[in-house]
Amino acid sequence: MLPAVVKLCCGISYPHLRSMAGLQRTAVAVIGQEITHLQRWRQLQHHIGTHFGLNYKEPKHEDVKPMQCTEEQLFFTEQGQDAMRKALSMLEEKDGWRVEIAESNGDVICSKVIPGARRVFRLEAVLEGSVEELYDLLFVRVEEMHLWNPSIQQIKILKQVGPGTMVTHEVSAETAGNLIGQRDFLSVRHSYKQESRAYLGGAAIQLESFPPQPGFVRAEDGPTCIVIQAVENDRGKSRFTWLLNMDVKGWLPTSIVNQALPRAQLDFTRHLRRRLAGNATLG
Ligand SMILES: CC(C)CCC[C@@H](C)[C@H]1CC[C@H]2[C@@H]3CC=C4C[C@@H](O)CC[C@]4(C)[C@H]3CC[C@]12C
Repeated sequence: MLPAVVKLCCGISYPHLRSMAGLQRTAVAVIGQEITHLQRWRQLQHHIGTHFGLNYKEPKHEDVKPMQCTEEQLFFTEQGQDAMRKALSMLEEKDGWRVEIAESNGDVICSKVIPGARRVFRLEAVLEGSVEELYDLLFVRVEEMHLWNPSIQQIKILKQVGPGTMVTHEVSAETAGNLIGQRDFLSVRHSYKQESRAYLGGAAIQLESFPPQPGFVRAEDGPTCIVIQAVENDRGKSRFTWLLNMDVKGWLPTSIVNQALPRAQLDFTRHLRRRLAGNATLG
């Protein structure tokens, strides 16, 4: 219905648009982008709904991007959404996963080679935390992650692009067990939260204003995503699914990288569990 109305309006206004100039023209272009954007949102929501068996509810108005958007905001939001869409479709692929690690506590990591790309890792775990709590720890308070996760040296939000999207710079820690060494990442992170689930997507981006730092190897994370779903009869617990898709860069044998990545996922989950239990400082 909406597209039909828009087309009709475009038809009626075409002669006027042709005679427009300057700011008026820019305004019309922005409205056009906004409409395309709304359509993308719908597609993404449909996608999430179909493939994760969601009872998808129309987002509240503030969940949809506000009308006054700069081109930069649109750019980052679209990159974030795109990453999330790509990562979700990787997670959906049913075939070709091989079990890498199955822990006695039920955590499982599977991996799969994405045609024409690298091996990606999918961790599945049940955590003792609500969707809200996990969203808060992993997205809202992402800058505090180094306080409970020794694999991370620092995370900085460089740009907050609306409530659900941000540009971040991450530096991994130089820890003894880390065969890969320290890396830094520049990413766009995008989230979408409903009452009983949350999606955190992300991908590496390049910004002239933030080139790789001397002395650091810049790795590329993503398209990646984390899906957090409330456990049916126990809202205090969540199903945690994390697709790790990382190009660590540098000169390293693939076999070393493919051992280190699932290990990094297990470490991350261990620290997250400890944080949820409230004793992050006990070492
Ligand atoms: C093996 C070496 C190279 C890297 C080890 C550290 C890895 C596991 C760290 C470094 C940066 C980290 C990411 C930094 C930021 C976020 C955004 C947040 O919303 C979800 C977690 C997520 C996605 C982290 C996942 C773990 C991560 C990828």
